[in-house]
Amino acid sequence: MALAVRMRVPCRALLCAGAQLRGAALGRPEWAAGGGDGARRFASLRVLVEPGAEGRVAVMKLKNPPVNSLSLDFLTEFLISLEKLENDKAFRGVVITSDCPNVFSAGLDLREMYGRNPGHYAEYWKAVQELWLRLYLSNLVLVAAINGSCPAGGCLMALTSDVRILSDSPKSVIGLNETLLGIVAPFWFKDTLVNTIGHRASERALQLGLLFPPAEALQVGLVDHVVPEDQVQSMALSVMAHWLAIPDHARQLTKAMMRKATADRLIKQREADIQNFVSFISRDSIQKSLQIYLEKLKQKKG
Ligand SMILES: CCCCCCCC/C=C\C=C\CC(=O)SCCNC(=O)CCNC(=O)[C@H](O)C(C)(C)COP(=O)(O)OP(=O)(O)OC[C@H]1O[C@@H](n2cnc3c(N)ncnc32)[C@H](O)[C@@H]1OP(=O)(O)O
Repeated sequence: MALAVRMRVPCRALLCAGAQLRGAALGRPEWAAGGGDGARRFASLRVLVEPGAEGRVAVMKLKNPPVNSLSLDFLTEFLISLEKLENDKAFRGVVITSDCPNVFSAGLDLREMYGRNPGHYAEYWKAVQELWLRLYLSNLVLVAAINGSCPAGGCLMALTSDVRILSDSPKSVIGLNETLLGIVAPFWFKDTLVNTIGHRASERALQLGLLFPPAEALQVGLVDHVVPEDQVQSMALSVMAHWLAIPDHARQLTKAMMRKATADRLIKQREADIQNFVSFISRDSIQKSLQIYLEKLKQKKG
Protein backbone atom coordinates (compact mmCIF):
# COMPACT_ATOMS: atom_id res chain seq x y z
CA MET A 1 0.00 0.00 0.00
CA ALA A 2 2.79 2.39 0.99
CA LEU A 3 4.47 1.61 -2.32
CA ALA A 4 1.28 2.29 -4.22
CA VAL A 5 1.01 5.70 -2.56
CA ARG A 6 4.66 6.55 -3.24
CA MET A 7 4.20 5.68 -6.88
CA ARG A 8 1.32 8.08 -7.44
CA VAL A 9 2.10 10.19 -10.44
CA PRO A 10 2.58 13.89 -9.75
CA CYS A 11 0.38 16.47 -11.47
CA ARG A 12 -2.38 13.99 -12.28
CA ALA A 13 -4.98 15.95 -10.37
CA LEU A 14 -3.93 19.13 -12.13
CA LEU A 15 -4.15 17.49 -15.54
CA CYS A 16 -7.59 16.08 -14.79
CA ALA A 17 -8.83 19.39 -13.44
CA GLY A 18 -7.60 20.94 -16.66
CA ALA A 19 -9.55 18.39 -18.68
CA GLN A 20 -12.76 19.10 -16.81
CA LEU A 21 -12.29 22.80 -17.32
CA ARG A 22 -11.68 22.26 -21.02
CA GLY A 23 -14.82 20.11 -21.25
CA ALA A 24 -16.86 22.73 -19.42
CA ALA A 25 -15.45 25.44 -21.64
CA LEU A 26 -16.62 23.46 -24.67
CA GLY A 27 -20.10 23.47 -23.16
CA ARG A 28 -20.64 19.71 -23.11
CA PRO A 29 -21.26 17.31 -20.23
CA GLU A 30 -18.11 15.37 -19.32
CA TRP A 31 -19.79 12.19 -18.16
CA ALA A 32 -23.02 10.41 -18.76
CA ALA A 33 -23.98 7.49 -16.55
CA GLY A 34 -26.19 4.89 -18.17
CA GLY A 35 -27.79 1.48 -17.78
CA GLY A 36 -29.17 -0.15 -14.63
CA ASP A 37 -25.77 -0.05 -12.98
CA GLY A 38 -25.19 3.59 -13.86
CA ALA A 39 -22.68 4.07 -11.06
CA ARG A 40 -20.36 1.57 -12.76
CA ARG A 41 -21.06 2.27 -16.42
CA PHE A 42 -19.90 5.62 -17.63
CA ALA A 43 -18.95 7.32 -20.83
CA SER A 44 -17.33 10.46 -22.06
CA LEU A 45 -17.44 11.53 -25.67
CA ARG A 46 -14.43 9.43 -26.59
CA VAL A 47 -14.13 6.66 -23.98
CA LEU A 48 -16.81 4.13 -23.14
CA VAL A 49 -16.46 2.12 -19.94
CA GLU A 50 -18.59 -0.96 -19.38
CA PRO A 51 -18.45 -3.46 -16.55
CA GLY A 52 -17.43 -6.94 -17.69
CA ALA A 53 -19.61 -9.97 -17.01
CA GLU A 54 -18.34 -10.59 -13.49
CA GLY A 55 -18.20 -6.97 -12.38
CA ARG A 56 -14.54 -7.11 -11.28
CA VAL A 57 -13.41 -6.28 -14.80
CA ALA A 58 -14.16 -3.16 -16.82
CA VAL A 59 -13.95 -2.88 -20.58
CA MET A 60 -12.66 0.48 -21.82
CA LYS A 61 -13.58 1.11 -25.45
CA LEU A 62 -11.66 3.78 -27.30
CA LYS A 63 -14.07 5.65 -29.54
CA ASN A 64 -12.36 8.59 -31.14
CA PRO A 65 -13.24 7.95 -34.79
CA PRO A 66 -12.08 7.51 -37.42
CA VAL A 67 -8.77 6.09 -36.11
CA ASN A 68 -8.62 6.62 -32.31
CA SER A 69 -5.80 9.11 -32.62
CA LEU A 70 -4.61 10.21 -29.20
CA SER A 71 -5.76 13.83 -29.28
CA LEU A 72 -5.47 16.02 -26.21
CA ASP A 73 -9.21 15.76 -25.57
CA PHE A 74 -9.06 11.98 -25.93
CA LEU A 75 -6.10 11.70 -23.54
CA THR A 76 -7.75 13.79 -20.85
CA GLU A 77 -10.99 11.84 -21.08
CA PHE A 78 -9.12 8.54 -21.00
CA LEU A 79 -7.13 9.59 -17.92
CA ILE A 80 -10.26 10.60 -16.06
CA SER A 81 -11.90 7.24 -16.86
CA LEU A 82 -8.83 5.35 -15.75
CA GLU A 83 -8.65 7.28 -12.51
CA LYS A 84 -12.30 6.49 -11.79
CA LEU A 85 -11.57 2.80 -12.26
CA GLU A 86 -8.40 2.92 -10.14
CA ASN A 87 -10.38 4.56 -7.33
CA ASP A 88 -13.24 2.05 -7.46
CA LYS A 89 -12.15 -0.90 -5.35
CA ALA A 90 -14.70 -3.13 -7.08
CA PHE A 91 -12.55 -3.21 -10.21
CA ARG A 92 -9.39 -5.31 -10.36
CA GLY A 93 -8.80 -5.46 -14.10
CA VAL A 94 -9.42 -3.51 -17.29
CA VAL A 95 -9.61 -4.68 -20.89
CA ILE A 96 -8.66 -1.89 -23.28
CA THR A 97 -10.05 -2.22 -26.78
CA SER A 98 -11.22 -0.16 -29.74
CA ASP A 99 -14.69 0.83 -30.80
CA CYS A 100 -13.38 1.86 -34.26
CA PRO A 101 -13.34 -0.85 -36.94
CA ASN A 102 -9.89 -2.16 -37.96
CA VAL A 103 -7.92 0.33 -35.87
CA PHE A 104 -6.89 -0.03 -32.23
CA SER A 105 -5.24 3.40 -32.25
CA ALA A 106 -3.37 5.40 -34.91
CA GLY A 107 -1.11 6.71 -32.16
CA LEU A 108 -0.44 10.30 -31.26
CA ASP A 109 -2.64 12.78 -33.03
CA LEU A 110 -0.41 14.32 -35.68
CA ARG A 111 -2.58 17.44 -35.72
CA GLU A 112 -1.55 18.12 -32.10
CA MET A 113 2.11 18.12 -33.17
CA TYR A 114 1.93 20.07 -36.40
CA GLY A 115 1.50 23.81 -36.92
CA ARG A 116 0.80 24.63 -33.25
CA ASN A 117 2.65 26.81 -30.74
CA PRO A 118 5.23 25.72 -28.13
CA GLY A 119 2.73 26.09 -25.26
CA HIS A 120 0.38 23.66 -26.99
CA TYR A 121 3.17 21.17 -27.68
CA ALA A 122 4.17 21.29 -24.01
CA GLU A 123 0.61 20.73 -22.79
CA TYR A 124 0.14 17.88 -25.24
CA TRP A 125 3.39 16.15 -24.34
CA LYS A 126 2.61 16.36 -20.63
CA ALA A 127 -0.66 14.55 -21.30
CA VAL A 128 1.16 11.86 -23.34
CA GLN A 129 3.64 11.35 -20.50
CA GLU A 130 0.76 11.15 -18.04
CA LEU A 131 -1.00 8.49 -20.11
CA TRP A 132 2.11 6.34 -20.15
CA LEU A 133 2.90 6.77 -16.46
CA ARG A 134 -0.65 6.09 -15.32
CA LEU A 135 -0.98 2.99 -17.48
CA TYR A 136 2.52 1.64 -16.94
CA LEU A 137 2.22 1.91 -13.16
CA SER A 138 -1.41 0.92 -12.89
CA ASN A 139 -2.31 -1.38 -10.03
CA LEU A 140 -5.05 -2.87 -12.17
CA VAL A 141 -4.46 -5.85 -14.43
CA LEU A 142 -4.48 -4.35 -17.92
CA VAL A 143 -5.19 -6.48 -20.97
CA ALA A 144 -4.98 -4.89 -24.42
CA ALA A 145 -7.48 -6.44 -26.83
CA ILE A 146 -5.91 -5.11 -30.01
CA ASN A 147 -8.57 -5.40 -32.67
CA GLY A 148 -6.83 -3.52 -35.47
CA SER A 149 -3.90 -1.43 -36.54
CA CYS A 150 -1.65 -0.34 -33.67
CA PRO A 151 1.21 1.94 -34.74
CA ALA A 152 3.49 4.23 -32.68
CA GLY A 153 1.62 5.78 -29.71
CA GLY A 154 -1.06 3.09 -30.10
CA CYS A 155 1.66 0.48 -29.71
CA LEU A 156 3.07 2.33 -26.70
CA MET A 157 -0.36 2.24 -25.08
CA ALA A 158 -0.67 -1.48 -25.74
CA LEU A 159 2.85 -2.09 -24.40
CA THR A 160 1.84 -0.70 -21.00
CA SER A 161 -0.64 -3.55 -20.58
CA ASP A 162 0.21 -6.75 -18.75
CA VAL A 163 -0.99 -8.87 -21.69
CA ARG A 164 -1.60 -8.17 -25.36
CA ILE A 165 -4.04 -10.07 -27.58
CA LEU A 166 -3.88 -9.23 -31.29
CA SER A 167 -6.52 -9.99 -33.91
CA ASP A 168 -5.32 -12.16 -36.77
CA SER A 169 -6.07 -9.74 -39.59
CA PRO A 170 -3.88 -8.17 -42.30
CA LYS A 171 -4.80 -4.73 -40.90
CA SER A 172 -3.57 -5.61 -37.42
CA VAL A 173 0.01 -4.42 -37.61
CA ILE A 174 1.81 -3.23 -34.49
CA GLY A 175 5.07 -1.43 -33.79
CA LEU A 176 6.89 1.81 -33.09
CA ASN A 177 7.16 3.22 -36.61
CA GLU A 178 8.31 6.73 -35.65
CA THR A 179 11.38 6.73 -37.92
CA LEU A 180 9.12 6.30 -40.96
CA LEU A 181 7.66 9.70 -40.09
CA GLY A 182 11.13 11.20 -39.73
CA ILE A 183 10.78 11.43 -35.96
CA VAL A 184 12.49 9.65 -33.09
CA ALA A 185 10.79 7.51 -30.46
CA PRO A 186 11.46 9.08 -27.03
CA PHE A 187 13.64 7.12 -24.57
CA TRP A 188 10.66 5.96 -22.53
CA PHE A 189 8.93 4.54 -25.63
CA LYS A 190 12.21 2.73 -26.34
CA ASP A 191 12.56 1.52 -22.74
CA THR A 192 9.03 0.10 -22.79
CA LEU A 193 9.80 -1.78 -26.00
CA VAL A 194 13.14 -3.08 -24.72
CA ASN A 195 11.43 -4.31 -21.53
CA THR A 196 9.02 -6.26 -23.72
CA ILE A 197 11.08 -7.72 -26.60
CA GLY A 198 14.70 -7.19 -25.56
CA HIS A 199 17.52 -4.96 -26.77
CA ARG A 200 18.50 -6.40 -30.15
CA ALA A 201 14.97 -6.89 -31.42
CA SER A 202 14.12 -3.35 -30.26
CA GLU A 203 17.13 -1.83 -31.96
CA ARG A 204 16.12 -3.37 -35.26
CA ALA A 205 12.42 -2.60 -34.85
CA LEU A 206 13.03 1.04 -33.84
CA GLN A 207 15.60 1.90 -36.49
CA LEU A 208 13.58 0.34 -39.29
CA GLY A 209 10.24 1.61 -37.91
CA LEU A 210 8.87 -1.92 -38.23
CA LEU A 211 5.14 -2.54 -38.15
CA PHE A 212 4.83 -6.26 -37.37
CA PRO A 213 2.02 -8.36 -38.84
CA PRO A 214 0.36 -10.72 -36.32
CA ALA A 215 2.53 -13.83 -36.74
CA GLU A 216 5.75 -11.80 -36.53
CA ALA A 217 4.47 -9.75 -33.59
CA LEU A 218 3.83 -13.00 -31.76
CA GLN A 219 7.20 -14.44 -32.68
CA VAL A 220 9.16 -11.39 -31.48
CA GLY A 221 7.10 -11.22 -28.25
CA LEU A 222 5.39 -7.93 -28.98
CA VAL A 223 2.04 -9.63 -28.34
CA ASP A 224 1.18 -12.67 -26.24
CA HIS A 225 -1.65 -14.18 -28.28
CA VAL A 226 -2.96 -13.91 -31.84
CA VAL A 227 -6.56 -15.00 -32.30
CA PRO A 228 -9.31 -14.58 -34.92
CA GLU A 229 -10.89 -11.14 -34.72
CA ASP A 230 -14.17 -12.38 -33.23
CA GLN A 231 -12.29 -14.05 -30.37
CA VAL A 232 -10.16 -11.12 -29.23
CA GLN A 233 -12.57 -9.98 -26.52
CA SER A 234 -13.32 -13.47 -25.16
CA MET A 235 -9.61 -14.33 -25.12
CA ALA A 236 -8.91 -11.09 -23.24
CA LEU A 237 -11.48 -11.98 -20.58
CA SER A 238 -10.18 -15.51 -20.28
CA VAL A 239 -6.56 -14.32 -19.85
CA MET A 240 -7.82 -11.74 -17.37
CA ALA A 241 -9.40 -14.48 -15.23
CA HIS A 242 -6.01 -16.20 -15.06
CA TRP A 243 -4.29 -13.02 -13.87
CA LEU A 244 -7.05 -12.24 -11.36
CA ALA A 245 -6.47 -15.63 -9.74
CA ILE A 246 -3.25 -14.16 -8.29
CA PRO A 247 -3.61 -12.18 -5.02
CA ASP A 248 -3.60 -8.46 -5.88
CA HIS A 249 -1.01 -7.32 -3.33
CA ALA A 250 1.63 -9.84 -4.47
CA ARG A 251 0.99 -9.21 -8.15
CA GLN A 252 0.95 -5.41 -7.74
CA LEU A 253 4.22 -5.32 -5.78
CA THR A 254 5.83 -7.59 -8.36
CA LYS A 255 4.62 -5.39 -11.20
CA ALA A 256 6.00 -2.31 -9.43
CA MET A 257 9.30 -4.09 -8.84
CA MET A 258 9.56 -4.80 -12.58
CA ARG A 259 8.46 -1.39 -13.83
CA LYS A 260 9.30 1.31 -11.28
CA ALA A 261 12.89 1.95 -12.37
CA THR A 262 11.75 2.50 -15.97
CA ALA A 263 8.99 4.90 -14.91
CA ASP A 264 11.31 6.73 -12.51
CA ARG A 265 13.64 7.58 -15.40
CA LEU A 266 10.92 9.73 -16.91
CA ILE A 267 9.51 11.00 -13.61
CA LYS A 268 12.95 12.36 -12.68
CA GLN A 269 13.27 14.31 -15.92
CA ARG A 270 9.72 15.07 -16.94
CA GLU A 271 10.20 18.77 -17.45
CA ALA A 272 13.41 18.28 -19.46
CA ASP A 273 11.64 15.67 -21.58
CA ILE A 274 8.85 18.16 -22.31
CA GLN A 275 11.39 20.83 -23.31
CA ASN A 276 13.21 18.30 -25.54
CA PHE A 277 9.97 17.41 -27.23
CA VAL A 278 8.96 21.04 -27.77
CA SER A 279 12.28 22.00 -29.32
CA PHE A 280 12.44 18.80 -31.41
CA ILE A 281 8.90 19.03 -32.77
CA SER A 282 9.21 22.79 -33.43
CA ARG A 283 12.17 22.30 -35.79
CA ASP A 284 11.39 23.30 -39.36
CA SER A 285 12.73 19.98 -40.66
CA ILE A 286 10.47 17.97 -38.32
CA GLN A 287 7.44 20.10 -39.12
CA LYS A 288 8.17 19.53 -42.81
CA SER A 289 8.37 15.74 -42.28
CA LEU A 290 5.05 15.77 -40.43
CA GLN A 291 3.46 17.86 -43.15
CA ILE A 292 4.60 15.43 -45.83
CA TYR A 293 3.39 12.45 -43.79
CA LEU A 294 -0.03 14.03 -43.20
CA GLU A 295 -0.34 14.79 -46.92
CA LYS A 296 0.57 11.17 -47.74
CA LEU A 297 -2.18 9.96 -45.41
CA LYS A 298 -4.70 12.20 -47.15
CA GLN A 299 -3.52 11.21 -50.66
CA LYS A 300 -3.90 7.53 -49.76
CA LYS A 301 -7.64 8.06 -50.11
CA GLY A 302 -7.71 9.86 -53.45
C1 LIG B 1 16.41 13.92 -30.18
C2 LIG B 1 15.37 13.17 -29.41
C3 LIG B 1 14.17 14.01 -29.10
C4 LIG B 1 12.97 13.16 -28.77
C5 LIG B 1 11.72 13.91 -29.07
C6 LIG B 1 10.57 12.98 -29.16
C7 LIG B 1 9.75 13.23 -30.39
C8 LIG B 1 8.70 12.18 -30.53
C9 LIG B 1 7.55 12.70 -31.24
C10 LIG B 1 6.47 12.07 -31.54
C11 LIG B 1 6.13 10.69 -31.33
C12 LIG B 1 5.03 10.25 -31.97
C13 LIG B 1 4.48 8.91 -31.89
C14 LIG B 1 3.21 8.77 -32.71
O1 LIG B 1 2.30 8.11 -32.29
S1 LIG B 1 3.09 9.59 -34.20
C15 LIG B 1 1.66 8.91 -35.02
C16 LIG B 1 2.07 7.75 -35.83
N1 LIG B 1 0.91 7.13 -36.45
C17 LIG B 1 0.92 6.62 -37.65
O2 LIG B 1 1.93 6.61 -38.34
C18 LIG B 1 -0.38 6.07 -38.16
C19 LIG B 1 -0.92 6.91 -39.28
N2 LIG B 1 -2.19 6.40 -39.72
C20 LIG B 1 -2.33 5.29 -40.48
O3 LIG B 1 -1.38 4.62 -40.84
C21 LIG B 1 -3.72 4.93 -40.90
O4 LIG B 1 -4.56 6.03 -40.67
C22 LIG B 1 -4.30 3.72 -40.11
C23 LIG B 1 -4.17 3.88 -38.61
C24 LIG B 1 -3.59 2.44 -40.59
C25 LIG B 1 -5.82 3.59 -40.47
O5 LIG B 1 -5.96 3.53 -41.87
P1 LIG B 1 -7.39 3.87 -42.54
O6 LIG B 1 -8.46 3.17 -41.80
O7 LIG B 1 -7.23 3.59 -43.99
O8 LIG B 1 -7.62 5.42 -42.25
P2 LIG B 1 -6.98 6.66 -43.01
O9 LIG B 1 -5.52 6.48 -43.19
O10 LIG B 1 -7.78 6.95 -44.23
O11 LIG B 1 -7.19 7.81 -41.93
C26 LIG B 1 -8.47 8.38 -41.67
C27 LIG B 1 -8.26 9.81 -41.25
O12 LIG B 1 -7.53 9.84 -40.03
C28 LIG B 1 -6.36 10.65 -40.20
N3 LIG B 1 -5.27 10.12 -39.37
C29 LIG B 1 -4.72 8.90 -39.44
N4 LIG B 1 -3.79 8.75 -38.50
C30 LIG B 1 -3.74 9.92 -37.81
C31 LIG B 1 -2.96 10.36 -36.70
N5 LIG B 1 -2.04 9.63 -36.10
N6 LIG B 1 -3.19 11.62 -36.26
C32 LIG B 1 -4.13 12.40 -36.83
N7 LIG B 1 -4.89 12.02 -37.88
C33 LIG B 1 -4.70 10.78 -38.35
C34 LIG B 1 -6.05 10.57 -41.69
O13 LIG B 1 -5.27 11.64 -42.08
C35 LIG B 1 -7.46 10.61 -42.26
O14 LIG B 1 -7.88 11.96 -42.19
P3 LIG B 1 -8.85 12.58 -43.30
O15 LIG B 1 -10.13 11.77 -43.22
O16 LIG B 1 -9.02 14.00 -42.89
O17 LIG B 1 -8.13 12.43 -44.62
